[in-house]
Amino acid sequence: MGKILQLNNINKVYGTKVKTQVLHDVSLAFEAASFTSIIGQSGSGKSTLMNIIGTLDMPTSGNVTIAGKDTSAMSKNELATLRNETIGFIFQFHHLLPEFTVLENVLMPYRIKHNKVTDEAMKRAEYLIEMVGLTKVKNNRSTEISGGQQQRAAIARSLINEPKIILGDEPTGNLDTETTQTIFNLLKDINKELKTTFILITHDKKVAEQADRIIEIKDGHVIMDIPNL
Ligand SMILES: Nc1ncnc2c1ncn2[C@@H]1O[C@H](COP(=O)(O)OP(=O)(O)OP(=O)(O)O)[C@@H](O)[C@H]1O
Repeated sequence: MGKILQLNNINKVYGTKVKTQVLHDVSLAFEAASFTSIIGQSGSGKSTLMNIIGTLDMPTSGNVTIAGKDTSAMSKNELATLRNETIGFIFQFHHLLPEFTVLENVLMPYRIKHNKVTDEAMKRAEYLIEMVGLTKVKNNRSTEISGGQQQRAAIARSLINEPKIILGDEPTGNLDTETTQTIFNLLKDINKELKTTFILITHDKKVAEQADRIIEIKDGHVIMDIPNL
């Protein structure tokens, strides 16, 4: 399989008067269908790196190539299109819409992208909901299910537009150990079944060790990058 994502000599500096360099010459390549964890202490630069990988933030220098396309010269609109078509995001806080049901929430990115919901999209939503084990509560409002179920709904939602890459910033951060494990197993199943590339930030070493590759960031430097055999 080829490289789905490449970071070349990424530097990130925040501030104009007082400058803080948060990332130092980070170069990383990710194979399609790989499963990677990124670990590091609070403030080490993980979220900054993830935002740059996801094109939500721009590096100060260096470039990001996604699915063979160099993103550095793209306009905001081009970036938004590439992002919508290629990347799914899972955050610690799921941002589900409270007035809508699980099914409606899962379908929302599709509806936004296509302005309609086809029978095929509906079938895919039902399939993803089944995959994350929420069929019984698919017509419940998102406020009427547990925290773990909400996070699973957010995972199904992140997959509705068939992204090649899923980026997770502490996707299990506010869940108990057992629910964390269930969700992690689910992500691994999705990785195997749908060949989705996963890059997950986690502060939990036990969780990180289940990935196929572990990258550690310290003070904005990659200090460890090992295959987890
Ligand atoms: N918008 C910003 N402006 C200035 N400094 C920032 C900004 N965002 C982050 N930083 C600084 O960059 C450094 C890295 O932050 P980042 O959020 O990437 O770390 P992190 O490893 O994700 O931390 P955590 O695990 O606590 O979320 C920190 O020192 C932070 O204060």
